[in-house]
Amino acid sequence: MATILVLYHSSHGSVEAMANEIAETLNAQGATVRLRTFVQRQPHDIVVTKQDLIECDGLAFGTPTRFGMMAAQAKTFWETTSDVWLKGQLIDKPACVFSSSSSMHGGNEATLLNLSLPLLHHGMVLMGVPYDVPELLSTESGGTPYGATHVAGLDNSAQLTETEVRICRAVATRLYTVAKKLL
Ligand SMILES: Cc1cc2nc3c(=O)[nH]c(=O)nc-3n(C[C@H](O)[C@H](O)[C@H](O)COP(=O)(O)O)c2cc1C
Repeated sequence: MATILVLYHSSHGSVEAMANEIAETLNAQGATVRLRTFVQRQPHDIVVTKQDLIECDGLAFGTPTRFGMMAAQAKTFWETTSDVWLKGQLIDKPACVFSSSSSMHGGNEATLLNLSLPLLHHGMVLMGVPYDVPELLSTESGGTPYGATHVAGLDNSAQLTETEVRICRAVATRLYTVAKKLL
């Protein structure tokens, strides 16, 4: 059994909905899941510690798209992890990234690449979404080869589509499969 850290920030609930889909898929497959946020926004939030990173066997990391980049709350946390980086404690752990944006072409792919950068610096094994996930070709909203995305609309009212949910489930399944192989 592998421990997967699902680590996210969400202000309006879209990234949280994606994190919950990923966590539920992992739970259903028998993973030990740690669902963590960067800051305490809601009573049920559990704020991440560096120990969560060190102890996980795989990471799913998501934030909203903020001007084509990760949310500041996440960047602030990653900037506290240089001791973990110096010790190489995340090297060879598999990881994937996910994001939500207001608009379809508003920079969510750029954000996924931005989310990937600290993970690559830490030596993690970055995983995208392969094209054997058929929804990648049929989606009319979120879903990219760099990771799962959701298009929330200007008022954040759009729920995850069935296609977006399936892509979240596919990345969670792939992450857990690879994490177990790398144990
Ligand atoms: C400061 C700020 C910057 C944003 N930048 C973008 C952007 O570049 N492109 C975009 O499509 N949406 C942008 N948004 C909208 C969020 O990405 C969008 O509302 C997202 O779905 C929120 O996710 P959440 O519900 O998990 O908070 C921005 C929102 C804020 C507050």
